[in-house]
Amino acid sequence: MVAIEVDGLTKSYGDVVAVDDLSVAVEDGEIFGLLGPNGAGKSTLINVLCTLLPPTAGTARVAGHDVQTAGDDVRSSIGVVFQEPALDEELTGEENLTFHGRLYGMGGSTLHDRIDEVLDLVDLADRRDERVGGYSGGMARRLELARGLLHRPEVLFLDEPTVGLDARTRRDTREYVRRLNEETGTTVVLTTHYMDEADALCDRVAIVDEGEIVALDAPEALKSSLGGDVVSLAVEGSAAPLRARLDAAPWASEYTTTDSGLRVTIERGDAHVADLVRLADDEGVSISGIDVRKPNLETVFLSLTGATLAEREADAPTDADVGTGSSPQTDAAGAPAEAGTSGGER
Ligand SMILES: Nc1ncnc2c1ncn2[C@@H]1O[C@H](COP(=O)(O)OP(=O)(O)OP(=O)(O)O)[C@@H](O)[C@H]1O
Repeated sequence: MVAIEVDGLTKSYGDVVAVDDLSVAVEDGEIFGLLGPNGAGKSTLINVLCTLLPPTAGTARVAGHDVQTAGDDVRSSIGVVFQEPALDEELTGEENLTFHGRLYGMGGSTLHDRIDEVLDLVDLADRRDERVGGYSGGMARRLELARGLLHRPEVLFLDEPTVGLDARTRRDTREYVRRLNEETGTTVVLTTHYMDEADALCDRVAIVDEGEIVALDAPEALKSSLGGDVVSLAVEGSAAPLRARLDAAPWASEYTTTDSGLRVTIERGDAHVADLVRLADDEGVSISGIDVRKPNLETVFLSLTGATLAEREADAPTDADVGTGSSPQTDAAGAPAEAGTSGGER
C-alpha cells in the first residue's frame, strides 16, 4: 500500500517557490529520505504533508487522507519530530509522554502501556522519572522519537532528526530510527542534509534541489548510476597521451581533466586501477598519486546539479536558516567533491 501520494504539489511563499510541481509516492513501511541542501524545500514539503501549511497547488494524501479536505484524519495518522526540540524541560520523560498522550485522547492503562512500550523502544525506561532538562541531547532526541510514536501513527515524519547532535549520538539516533521502523513497521519520512545519514538509513532517497526531486532511488542504485568508482590520478607533466587510451578502454566510462591530472570513472575501480597504471606507463605518463573513491551521494548530487551541497547552501536565501541550528554539510561520507570539474569530456 502507498503511505503517501503527492501529485503536482507546489508551495510558494510570495515569489519564492519552495516546492515546485513535485510528485512522489512513499510505500508503506519504508524509511524514505528527502535529501538536499538547506533551502531545498524539504521542510516546506513536510509541513504541507503534516497539514501545517496549505499547498499552493496540487494534492497530497497521507495514510489515504487528503491533507486539505481531511486534515484531522491526517493528523491522527502521523507523528512528527521537528528540527527544533519541543519537550518541556521542567517535566520528566514520562510526564512529557503523558501530556502528549492526553492531547491525543489517550488515558488509563492504554496510555500507561504505550508509554512503557515506547520508552523501552528508545532505551529510556530507567530514566523516565528524571527531568528532561537533565537529559543529554541524544536522550532528548530519543524521547521525541518515543513521543512521536506514542499514538501508533502510520507515518512518522522526522525533520533533520540528527541535526545539532555529535557524531556518536547521530549514529545512535539513526539506530533507534531503524529499530522503531523494524519493530513497529511505521513508515518513516525524514529530511536530512547529511549524505551519510541518507545513505546509511534510508530504503529510498529523493534528492531534492530547488523544490524539485532530481533523482529518486535506493542509495545503492543512485550511487551505481554514476557508472563506477572515481579514480583521481596526479601526474607529472601532461596527461594528454593517456586520454586517447582511455577513450578506447571499455572499463573507463568518463574522465575529467583536473589541476593535478585526470579524474576517471572506472567500473570496479579496485579491479582496473592496475590497467590504468599500465596504460599510463605505456604512454610515458608518470603518476605521482592515485586516489580511488567509491561513489557516494555527494558525488551523485554533484553530477545531477553541477554543485556540491555546501555550494547550494551558500547560494540559498538565508531566511529559512535563521534559528534552525543547521550547519552546512561538513561530514559527508567520503570525498569533498570538487566544484567545476564534474561532467565527462568523453
Ligand atoms: N516562511 C517563509 N517565508 C518565506 N520564505 C520561506 C519561508 N519558509 C521557507 N522559505 C523559503 O523556501 C525555500 C525552502 O525552504 P525550506 O525551509 O523548505 O527548505 P529546507 O530544504 O527544509 O531547508 P532547511 O533544512 O534549512 O529548513 C527557501 O528558499 C526558504 O528561504
